[in-house]
Amino acid sequence: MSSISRNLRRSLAPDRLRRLSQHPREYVTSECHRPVVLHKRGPDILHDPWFNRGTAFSMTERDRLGLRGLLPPNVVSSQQQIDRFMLDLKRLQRYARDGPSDTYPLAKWRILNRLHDRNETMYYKVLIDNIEEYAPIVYTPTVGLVCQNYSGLFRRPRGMYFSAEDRGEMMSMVYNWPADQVDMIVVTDGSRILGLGDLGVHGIGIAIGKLDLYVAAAGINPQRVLPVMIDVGTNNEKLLKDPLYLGLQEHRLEGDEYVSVIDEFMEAVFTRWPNVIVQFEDFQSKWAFRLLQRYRKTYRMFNDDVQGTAGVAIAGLLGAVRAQGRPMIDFPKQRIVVAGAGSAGIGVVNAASRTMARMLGNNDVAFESARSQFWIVDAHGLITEDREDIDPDARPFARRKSELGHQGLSEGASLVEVVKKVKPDVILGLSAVGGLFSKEVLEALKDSSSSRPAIFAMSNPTKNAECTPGEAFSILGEKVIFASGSPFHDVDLGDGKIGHSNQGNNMYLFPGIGLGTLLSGARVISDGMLQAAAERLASYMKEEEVLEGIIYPPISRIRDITKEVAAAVVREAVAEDLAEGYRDMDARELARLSEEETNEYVKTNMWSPVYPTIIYKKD
Ligand SMILES: NC(=O)c1ccc[n+]([C@@H]2O[C@H](COP(=O)([O-])OP(=O)(O)OC[C@H]3O[C@@H](n4cnc5c(N)ncnc54)[C@H](O)[C@@H]3O)[C@@H](O)[C@H]2O)c1
Ligand SMILES: O=C(O)C[C@H](O)C(=O)O
Ligand SMILES: [Mg+2]
Repeated sequence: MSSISRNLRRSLAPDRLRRLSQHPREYVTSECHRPVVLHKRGPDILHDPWFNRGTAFSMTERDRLGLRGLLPPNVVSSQQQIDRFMLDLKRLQRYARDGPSDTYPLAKWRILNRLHDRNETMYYKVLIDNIEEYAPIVYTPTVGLVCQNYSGLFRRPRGMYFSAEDRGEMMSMVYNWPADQVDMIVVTDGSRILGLGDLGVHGIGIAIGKLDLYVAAAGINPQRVLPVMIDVGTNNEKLLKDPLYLGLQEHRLEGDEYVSVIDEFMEAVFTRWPNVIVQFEDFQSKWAFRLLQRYRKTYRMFNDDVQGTAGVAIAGLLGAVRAQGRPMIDFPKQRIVVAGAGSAGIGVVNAASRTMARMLGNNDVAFESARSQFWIVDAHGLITEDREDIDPDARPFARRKSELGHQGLSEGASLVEVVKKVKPDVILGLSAVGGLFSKEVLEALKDSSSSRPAIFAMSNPTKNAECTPGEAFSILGEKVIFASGSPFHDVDLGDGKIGHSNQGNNMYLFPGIGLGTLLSGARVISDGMLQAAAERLASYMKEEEVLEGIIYPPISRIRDITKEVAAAVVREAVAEDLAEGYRDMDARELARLSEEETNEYVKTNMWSPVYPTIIYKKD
């Protein structure tokens, strides 16, 4: 009972308290620490990455599980095991940061992937304990390189593949997956992987990388995650001709045919696992929005590129306001130029303008005022009402004719022209065009009306960043606030000064959104839950950090941030009456938890990489 806090004890009904004191593990222990009953022994266990412990199996375990003689005799501790592995990995010491240096990051990924294939507990321990070093390998930017080279790297399958050939079969094939419980699915159709375009079936790597962060940051049990690729073909001509390509070599399905495949997939997974959460990842924009609208009211799902990115951007934008020494409530005064009008760019403008409008009173005037703070530039220049065939998702943010004259701007104005005329506080890139924030654009930003202009070069992977921190600080000086989607090193500005390079990546939100949804038992993911997640991230940074230009936390704190974000999502789900509870924590009990207790509830339900006790039972 010792690990159940006093507050929690006070808040629980007597019958539940009694149960808890008799069976404290029911609440305080995530089930990863419970003994696992297996119906297999010997080599079958050594070949099962979920349960394999390798040379760390003790002698008594070796006897109980029929392993004696199948391993070298020296029993090592899990730490010695990791030390041995790290020695091998460190031979390839070189960061995957600051540019695409192909060989070493890929070699590191290979070594880590092999560990993932044979011992998951150890893999996640290595990842969690060294997240700063290996997130850039299993996630952005190296994961992009992995997807680009997937046919050569492919060894063992991971996750599930649903293809256009499987139409009519999905409801049964979903039962081929070995786990009876799945908490989190990340699904992609491979049509827009990072800023690398259509990578077809090889895009599965991004779903795997995102789920690695779900395990490492959110403590989702790795036996309950499922990466999914929906292969509806590819429009990548190179892959269509490549004899080594692993996917369907036909053009992508379009229109109703495409939607019916995704519908069938959603029905199948929610039939087998009614409580699963599905994260849509790296779908090309035209489908990202449509599928989100189609499913978000009926299924537990969200789109990370649209909604996760928006939340992370809002948190960063609020940080940039604070870094100017102004209160967050001044956010609606910021003038923001956004380069990129895809799922990510429009997602950000939509959510950021709603945040501004809420601060201004949430009425029509507030919305109009918020809208007028954004200038969106896409591949054809500034988007205005004069644009022919304007994308319906961008239409609400097209600059009005009436505004253009006095700003000296017109339809299709170039980014540099817009920056010169608008003198924005912020330029934010989600264009997938590396170097778009050219010297000219950065020079133009010198005339910003802000005391501390902010640059968000959010496109991934590294080579697609709109500019580097080195470029930003050298042109704009130490006052500029810089964030990028992929990691860069801080910049040494001389005289002991540092130009902070923040990583503005949706990884700071999606794990917490997923975990909070899971633990609240909310049936859908509301705008309020997403907003609560963003606000928690924004408030996570301390005043002195923000004033130094640090607007996002270092990735080494991602597990703590994720816990906080998840707790905020749980509380919001409760407040909106969406929470239905999780396992033996029902909605009523959830509603009674204080803030501190909610944090504790989240923390205790996070999986951590500890070898379970294995008990063998015959079938
Ligand atoms: N940091 C993050 O957390 C994060 C999250 C999501 C997406 N992203 C990145 O954002 C990028 C875009 O993603 P998306 O889904 O919106 O892609 P998309 O292809 O749908 O959109 C790209 C947009 O950029 C515009 N564009 C192209 N060339 C341009 C130019 N020269 N000037 C201005 N705009 C130009 C296009 O017209 C389009 O509107 C990708 O690189 C992706 O990796 C980053
Ligand atoms: O995957 C990332 O690193 C962020 C984002 O989801 C993207 O598509 O670029
Ligand atoms: Mg993405």
